[in-house]
Amino acid sequence: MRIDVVTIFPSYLQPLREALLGRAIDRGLLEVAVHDLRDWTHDVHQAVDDSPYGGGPGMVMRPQVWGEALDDVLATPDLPARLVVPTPAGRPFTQATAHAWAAEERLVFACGRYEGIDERVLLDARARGITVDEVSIGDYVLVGGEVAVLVMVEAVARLLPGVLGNPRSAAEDSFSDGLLEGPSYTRPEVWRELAVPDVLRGGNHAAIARWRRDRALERTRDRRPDLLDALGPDALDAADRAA
Ligand SMILES: N#Cc1c(-c2ccc3ccn(Cc4ccc(CN5CCOCC5)cc4)c3c2)n[nH]c1N
Repeated sequence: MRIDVVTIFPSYLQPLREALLGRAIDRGLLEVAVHDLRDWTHDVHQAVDDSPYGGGPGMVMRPQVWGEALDDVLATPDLPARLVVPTPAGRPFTQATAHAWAAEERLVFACGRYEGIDERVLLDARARGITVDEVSIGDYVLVGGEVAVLVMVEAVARLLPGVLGNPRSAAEDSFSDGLLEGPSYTRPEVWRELAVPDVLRGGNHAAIARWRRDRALERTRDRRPDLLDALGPDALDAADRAA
């Protein structure tokens, strides 16, 4: 997969080159290119924003600069791209989104700042046949799109074959069965007088699976009842309902 990110703060995306994702890049599983939006300005001040028509707080990012940048970055007809625009007004980015995007050959992320990007940039891209996804990573307000891109790239990249050391990890993700995952434990067996639950040390795999499912149901009921509601009527068996 090829990922391009256009931003006025390229250094914000440096974490993508660290640790697991950095190793995936080094191993050629992922290609990441970060572009400085200001490279497409032509004025001495390298202006990327201007006042909003109709008034209102803050500034809006200029269409001319974004238009030229995306013309160049998206100019790869042999590699169809999906343009992703993080925004507080976007559709929710979920694990299902991450799985769908993990099948894409190329993702181009446009990181806005200020109050966002002039709407005509997205209209123009769609008019040219480019798939444009306006997405939000959560119901809180950030200062720009860069942090959201870090979140989304990590969520997508970890699903790519070979990126995670243990492929079962992605298959057994939280949300993969619609539930939150339960608690995890490692050595020592007792720590600050707190013991690992006996069932996990007993070696009875069926009992361990049941215990983990029960803890996942308990945690999901407590923290994310909306996920339970979203599960179909057949998702929970009698043992689940008894848990
Ligand atoms: N993904 C994601 C995000 C973002 C996100 C993503 C991209 C950009 C680009 C600029 N910003 C700042 C910004 C703040 C507030 C507003 C709304 N304004 C409307 C008029 O009244 C003032 C407020 C718009 C833009 C961004 C924020 N925030 N939260 C998420 N989950």
